[in-house]
Amino acid sequence: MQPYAIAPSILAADFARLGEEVSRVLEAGADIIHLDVMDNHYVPNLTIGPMVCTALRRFGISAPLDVHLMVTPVERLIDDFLAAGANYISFHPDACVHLDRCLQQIKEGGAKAGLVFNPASSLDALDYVLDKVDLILLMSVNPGFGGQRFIPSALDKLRQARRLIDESGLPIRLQIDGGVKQDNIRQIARAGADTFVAGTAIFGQKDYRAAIDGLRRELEARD
Ligand SMILES: O=C(CO)[C@@H](O)[C@H](O)COP(=O)(O)O
Ligand SMILES: [Fe+2]
Repeated sequence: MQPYAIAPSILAADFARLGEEVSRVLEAGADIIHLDVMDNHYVPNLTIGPMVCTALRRFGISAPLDVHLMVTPVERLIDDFLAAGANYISFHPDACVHLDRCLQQIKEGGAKAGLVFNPASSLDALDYVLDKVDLILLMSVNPGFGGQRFIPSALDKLRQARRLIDESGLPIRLQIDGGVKQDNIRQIARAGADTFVAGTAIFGQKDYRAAIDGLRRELEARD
C-alpha cells in the first residue's frame, strides 16, 4: 500500500449498481474499498453481509477489501468474511468479549486485523495487543451512518495513536473514518492518519476521479 491510501466507503455508493460503482472508483484511483457492515444492534442501521463481499469478488474486483464490522458478536462473522475474500477485518473492542482471540482468528485466517475506536472510547484496549494489530481505525463520527460531520476531538486521538505506533516501531496503519472531506483531510493527515475512508466525499460527487484527485492534492500539500 502507498504511504497514503484512499478508501472509498461503499455506504454512499448506488447499491443497485454496486459492482460498477466499485470498478469506477478503483479506475478513478482508489486504493482499497471500505465495506461498512452494520447489524441494527451494535449500531442503529442495517447494511450488508459477507455475500456482498463474495459478489464483488465474483464480479472481478481484486482490490483489497477493508471490512469494518459494526456488529456484535463479531466471532462468527469473522470466519464468514474471511471466506468471502476480505483482506482487512476491523471490529470494535466493545463489541467483542475475547479481543485477543478475535484478532488471532482474523490473522490465522490470512487477513489483516484492525481495532476500531468510537469518538468517546479511549485507546486502552490496545494495551496488551498492539503487536497483534495491523490497523487502528479511529472513528471521527459516531458509527452507523455516512454523511455526518467530522468530530474535531478525533485529531487529538490521531496524534495519540500516531505516537503509540511510532514508539512501537510496528508497521500499523492508522485509518480515519467519518466526515473526511477535501477541506479537512490535510489537517487529518498532519495529525497522523495514513488511510482515509471517504464515503460521501467521493460517491456523493459526479466525477470520482476529480474527487479522489482533490483529496490527494490536499495530501500532497500537507506540509
Ligand atoms: O463507518 C462509517 C459510519 O459508521 C463510515 O465508513 C461512513 O460510511 C463514512 O461515510 P462519510 O462520513 O465519509 O460519508
Ligand atoms: Fe466505516
